[in-house]
Amino acid sequence: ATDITWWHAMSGQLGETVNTIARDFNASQDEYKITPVFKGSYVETLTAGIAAYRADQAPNILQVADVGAATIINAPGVAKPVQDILVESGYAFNNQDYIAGVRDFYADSNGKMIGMPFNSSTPVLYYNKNILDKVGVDAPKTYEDMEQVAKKLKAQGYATFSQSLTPWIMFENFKSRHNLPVADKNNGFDAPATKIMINTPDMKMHFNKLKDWSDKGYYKYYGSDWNANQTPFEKEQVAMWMGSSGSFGGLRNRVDFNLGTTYLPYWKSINEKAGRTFIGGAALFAIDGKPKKEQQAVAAFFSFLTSPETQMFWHKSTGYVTVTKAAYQLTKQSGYYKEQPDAEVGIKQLSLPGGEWTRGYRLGFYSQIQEVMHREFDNIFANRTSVEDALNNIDKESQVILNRYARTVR
Ligand SMILES: O=P(O)(O)OC[C@H](O)CO
Repeated sequence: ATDITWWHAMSGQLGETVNTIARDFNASQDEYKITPVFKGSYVETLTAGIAAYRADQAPNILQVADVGAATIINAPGVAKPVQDILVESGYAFNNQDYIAGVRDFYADSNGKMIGMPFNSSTPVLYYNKNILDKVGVDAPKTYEDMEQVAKKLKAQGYATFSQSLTPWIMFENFKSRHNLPVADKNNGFDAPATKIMINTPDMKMHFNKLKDWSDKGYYKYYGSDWNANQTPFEKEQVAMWMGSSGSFGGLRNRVDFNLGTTYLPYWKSINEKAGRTFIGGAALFAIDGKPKKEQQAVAAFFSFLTSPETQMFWHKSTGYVTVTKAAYQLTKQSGYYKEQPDAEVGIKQLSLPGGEWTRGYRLGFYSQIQEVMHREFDNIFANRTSVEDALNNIDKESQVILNRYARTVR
């Protein structure tokens, strides 16, 4: 058999599901064998992939998150476009088979799909039905509702909500939900962006509200670590948590309370017709320059991975959305959403009406910008910086980072 390797960042229950998919692929035929290798966080996996590429030891398939999409898509010759690898190996490919939000994010500026969307997620609002029922409130649809719900929860001694990955939820997807731009140059799709839209009236209002809610004990900011924000929800220390739809499978198995899931809140005062969020999670990139037989193995695996059956298995096990329309239909027909309507929330949110600014973003060195955001958000909630100064600092530092990136792609 021809051996290929797949470097990924899926830990815990997600990693186990990845291993099952690889085992099923290997058992389904005897020409190719794939070996998945866990390489750490998304950033660690990308860093390892870049180092290995430079040393001519790259894996055949590298998982790269939304944050790193610009880095790999704009690096000439590194990734072989997924649609080329499939077609050259004799598989049919039609990007219209993929759901819209998924199709756009990992495509080049002409719409050609470069990465194979794999674990596609979107941020949603999880809530503790027991606590909300006890207090007699519904899960909030808007941040205006959230403020009212927070008062009632606080009166009964409950903190309202926390969220993981603040830049993802409170900046990138906040912008998409309200159909506002993330960056200039058409969110970075037309040319390297020079400015992100962080120092704007909507961000100032939102972060001032979050700070006010934090001071009142409604909102809990637990820093930049993902789990530090998710765990208090699991331990019923906060009533709600904003996190990834891809966390649904794990959460459902772990919590002792009735778990509810609904759309990410929005400000009615900013956009009454809030729409779809961005696709998050990651895509799989086929590293170019490998022997033809290995490229064929990658194509065979991608074909297996995107089959409706494999997609449905991945979706039901994890909460990451199905990336193709056929897989979504198959899942509906299976009756899964009748049993578990909460499992459909992510894909339904991604299918809400879109607008000019809901296609995604393409920002180079964006993980460095997220680090600046984390530092400044920490400063806001630790009373070290005002919201205005923090957003101003992010604005200035991100411009330096974006300009440095622009020089690398000229
Ligand atoms: O936790 P995930 O895999 O849904 O990813 C969340 C973000 O998109 C990562 O950048």
